[in-house]
Amino acid sequence: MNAIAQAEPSATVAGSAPATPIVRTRGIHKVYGGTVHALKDINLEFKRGELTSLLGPSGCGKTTLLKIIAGLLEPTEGEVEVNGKPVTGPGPERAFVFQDFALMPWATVLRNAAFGLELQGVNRSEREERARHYVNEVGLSGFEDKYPHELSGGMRQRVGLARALAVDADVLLMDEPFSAVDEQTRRKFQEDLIHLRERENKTFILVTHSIEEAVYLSDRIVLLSPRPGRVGQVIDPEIERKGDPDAIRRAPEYLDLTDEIWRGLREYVE
Ligand SMILES: Nc1ncnc2c1ncn2[C@@H]1O[C@H](COP(=O)(O)OP(=O)(O)OP(=O)(O)O)[C@@H](O)[C@H]1O
Repeated sequence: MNAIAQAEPSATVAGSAPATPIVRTRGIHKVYGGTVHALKDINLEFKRGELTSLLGPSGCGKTTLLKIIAGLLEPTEGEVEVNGKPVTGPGPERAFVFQDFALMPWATVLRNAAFGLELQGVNRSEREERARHYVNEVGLSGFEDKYPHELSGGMRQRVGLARALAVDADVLLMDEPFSAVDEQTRRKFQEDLIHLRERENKTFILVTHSIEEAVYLSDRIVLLSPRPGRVGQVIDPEIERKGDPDAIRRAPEYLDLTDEIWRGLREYVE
């Protein structure tokens, strides 16, 4: 059974494992330019070590919420706390993986992966060692000296992820991390992300348009309503992910939940 909680977002969802919240949003509102009310009263808790997807119709404020959590954007009202401290801007405990990967075209994979550490002033040998470890971790071993133009979209995306992992942030914020790659790459990367998350014990918050992806990957799905984005539902998919990835996609609980979410979202697009 999947636990679906109706719009009591700060409440702990029934059936979820007890874990400490690492990120909290309290009463977040965002109004752009005094007129566009993008987010309304977002109260959420993100537990340490969990992967949460932000899902909802186009324009409901998913990216806005992610950027507010990242400290890249200020809320109009409300606040974000990370490890109990209010967020006033970007911080080392959060790493943002950009949709367009934000790689430097003139730098090698290794240097791109080490870039966050370079910004932090970590010395060259240490940052290269750490970057090498994460380039390997994301499956790019042997590509350290290549340049972004020599890589496929999926590989570039992995470099972006290696960069975020290398700074050893507690929270990885990913804006549609799989949107720019083909279906096969997307599936493979989703599988790899599940394994990576198990190994690294990081907290992932990702924005997605894909119901299937959210159900496949997430410990928790936050469904946002159309603008102004509010928390419509918090869903806790209880999917056993240890087995064959293709079997998971055929499992009745996976199919039932994707269908249930679609039925909920469908009214927004009709
Ligand atoms: N800088 C901005 N100035 C004015 N309005 C903005 C700005 N950024 C976003 N918006 C508006 O705020 C709303 C939420 O945008 P946001 O990009 O957060 O939504 P989203 O759910 O991520 O959308 P999508 O799924 O299409 O990527 C949209 O209506 C968008 O047009």
